[in-house]
Amino acid sequence: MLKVPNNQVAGHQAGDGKLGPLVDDSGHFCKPLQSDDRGSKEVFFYTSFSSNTNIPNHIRRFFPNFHGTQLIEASNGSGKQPHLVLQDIFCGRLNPSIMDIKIGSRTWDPEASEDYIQKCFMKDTKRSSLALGFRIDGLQIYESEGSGFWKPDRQLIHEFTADDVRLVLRKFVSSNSSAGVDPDCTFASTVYGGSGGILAQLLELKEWFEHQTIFHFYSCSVLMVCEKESVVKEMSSGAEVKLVDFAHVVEGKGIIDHNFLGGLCSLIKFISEILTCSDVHTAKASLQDPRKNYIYTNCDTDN
Ligand SMILES: O=P(O)(O)O[C@@H]1[C@@H](OP(=O)(O)O)[C@H](OP(=O)(O)O)[C@H](O)[C@H](OP(=O)(O)O)[C@H]1OP(=O)(O)O
Ligand SMILES: Nc1ncnc2c1ncn2[C@@H]1O[C@H](COP(=O)(O)OP(=O)(O)O)[C@@H](O)[C@H]1O
Repeated sequence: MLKVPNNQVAGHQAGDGKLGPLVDDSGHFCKPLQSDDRGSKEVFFYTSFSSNTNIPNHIRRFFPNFHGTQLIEASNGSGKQPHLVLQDIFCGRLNPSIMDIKIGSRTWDPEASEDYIQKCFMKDTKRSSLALGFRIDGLQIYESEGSGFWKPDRQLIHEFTADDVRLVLRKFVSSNSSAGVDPDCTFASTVYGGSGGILAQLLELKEWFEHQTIFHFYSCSVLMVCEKESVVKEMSSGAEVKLVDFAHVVEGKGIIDHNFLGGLCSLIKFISEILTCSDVHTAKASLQDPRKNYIYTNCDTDN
C-alpha cells in the first residue's frame, strides 16, 4: 500500500494533485523521476554509484540503498510513472528529528542552462549558501508527545539568516526547541558527539571527499536524523547522516569536489562549535555544583 511519507521535510511533495514521493509498507521510498533531465541524471547517478567498485563500503552506508526503477501509480493521478525505488531511510523511526541541509555555496552544475544558473544564483545569494557553504532546506524537530514537532514552513526557512542557521542547529539537539527560549543543547554530546555521533559521521564523509574525484555532488543534501525520546530513555540516539538528492550530480573527471567539500567543512565547523560550547558549560556547571550533573543552558554566557 503506497502512501504519502510522514517524514518528508523538503523537496517536491505529493498532495493537492502534485507529483511527489510515496512510501510503501516494506521500507521503500519511491521518488518520481523529475522532468527535464533531472530524473535521468538521478537514475544515472544511482546506477553508476551502485556498480562502482571504487566506493568503499563504509561510504556506501551514507547513501540510501537503490532498488532500481519501477512504474508506479503516481501521486498526482497521472497513471503509472517511472519512480526510483530507494530505501526509506526513516522506516521504523520513532518521532525522528530531521534536518535537510543542502551542501555547497553553489547549487547549479556545469551543464545547467543560463536561466537555471540565474535562478540558483539568486537563491544561493539570498539564502545562506553563498555565505556559509550550506543552507537548511527543511526540518522537523520533535518536541514532546503533547506538542509534537516543530516544522517551520518553507517561507520561514527561506528567510533563515546565518544566525538563524546556528540557532536551529542548536535547537536540533535541545530539549526546549520552542520559539523564544535559548536552546539548552541537552542532547548535543549524545547526538552530535561521541564515536557514532553526527560529527564523527560527517568527518568520515569529509575524509572521503578529500580524495574522491568520481562525482561532483551539486545541490545534494545531507540529512541529519536523531530520536530524542530514545536519548531520554538512555537508548541509542539513532544519530544518522545520509546523503540524498542526486538530480544535479555530474562526473568528477579526476577533480576534487571543492564545492561540496567546502560546504561540508563549514557545517562541521558549526557543529563542532556547538559541541565545544555545550562541553564547556557542562564542565562549568558540574564544577559549580558537582552533585548535579546538569547542563548549563546559555552558550553565550561566559561565566
Ligand atoms: O522543480 P522546480 O523547478 O520548481 O525547482 C525547485 C525549486 O522550486 P521553485 O524554485 O520554488 O520553483 C525548489 O525551491 P524551494 O525549495 O521551493 O525554494 C528547490 O530549490 C528544488 O531544488 P531541490 O529539489 O531542493 O534540489 C528545485 O528543484 P531543482 O530544479 O533544483 O531540481
Ligand atoms: N531515501 C529516502 N527515504 C526517506 N525520505 C527521503 C529519502 N530521500 C529523500 N527523502 C525525503 O524527501 C525530501 C526531499 O528529497 P529530495 O531527494 O531532495 O527530493 P527533491 O528532488 O524533490 O528535492 C528529503 O528532505 C527527505 O525528507
